[in-house]
Amino acid sequence: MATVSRPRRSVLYMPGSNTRALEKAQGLAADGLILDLEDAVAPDAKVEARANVVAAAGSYGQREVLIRVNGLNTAWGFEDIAAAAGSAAHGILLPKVESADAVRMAEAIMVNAGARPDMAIWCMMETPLGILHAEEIAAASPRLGGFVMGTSDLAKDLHAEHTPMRLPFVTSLGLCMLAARAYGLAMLDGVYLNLSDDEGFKDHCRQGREFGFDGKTLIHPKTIDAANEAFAPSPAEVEWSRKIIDAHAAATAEGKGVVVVDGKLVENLHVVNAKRLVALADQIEALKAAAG
Ligand SMILES: CC(C)(COP(=O)(O)OP(=O)(O)OC[C@H]1O[C@@H](n2cnc3c(N)ncnc32)[C@H](O)[C@@H]1OP(=O)(O)O)[C@@H](O)C(=O)NCCC(=O)NCCSC(=O)C[C@H](O)C(=O)O
Ligand SMILES: [Mg+2]
Repeated sequence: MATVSRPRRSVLYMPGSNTRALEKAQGLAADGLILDLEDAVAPDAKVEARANVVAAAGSYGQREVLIRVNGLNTAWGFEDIAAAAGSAAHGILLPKVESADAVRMAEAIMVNAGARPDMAIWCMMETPLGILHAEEIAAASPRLGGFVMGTSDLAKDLHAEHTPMRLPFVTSLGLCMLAARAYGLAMLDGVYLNLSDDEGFKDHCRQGREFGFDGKTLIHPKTIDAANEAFAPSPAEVEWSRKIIDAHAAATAEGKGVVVVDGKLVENLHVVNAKRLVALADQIEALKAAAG
């Protein structure tokens, strides 16, 4: 499994053709970056963008770096994958994935181009067929790192509307979430397109966290802090988690399987989740320390 446990609260897209954005991202507090060769790059700029992102991929310190390539049904897909495979990126993000075969084809190109064994494959989940095949895609390769929801393309194909509660997307998000978690993959929510609606963005982040997403994909640096806050365990959650871990350990030492803490029943399953949250909080602190 290529998925490494790490914070992925905020993952910022930037067009590979925008050298100012590629440079600016070196100083941004996003947990991850998607250097885009696909939809954000005009056809005439694709080849230059490919060179830009390969050159830039190793310059982002602790941040996780993915290169989003063009599809294999385009003039650029094959060369994008081969070039990204030789870069310092942590992974390659495939657009509009609809089958396990699509993943395996990309993997064969990566391997042939000399990709490191730990280079991950991530999949954009953004077409009806892709969503229906979420499980076979999740299981397609040990290199699978995670799913990124492409809610803009999905809205187009479903003829759906973006609404505050996102009811038109619940089935698609849920199917992908089930497949991702069943196969131990990371899960990133789609972008919020209205850059002038800060409250709407925060609501989407809150809802994304309730769904179980690890974080949100972003299109502008101004949204990084809100995403980082929304997808991090709050101080109260960390405090509660540490409390029940200690209480359960003490109960276990006395031969008990359950314990009541502040009136709430605590079993091992709660401790497993509490340990995940504490580990995430520790990783976030470590990232902050590394950033200085
Ligand atoms: C949306 C933008 C085009 C706005 O750009 P701009 O007008 O330059 O914004 P600002 O003037 O407010 O920028 C302020 C500074 O921040 C830098 N900046 C802006 N955006 C980024 C970014 N994404 N990454 C890094 N840095 C960024 C500017 O350079 C300014 O810096 P400075 O010079 O120091 O002042 C732009 O934000 C943008 O292009 N965003 C990304 C769009 C994108 O990548 N879209 C594709 C991904 S979304 C998608 O495909 C969805 C999915 O597939 C689906 O189907 O759902
Ligand atoms: Mg898309």
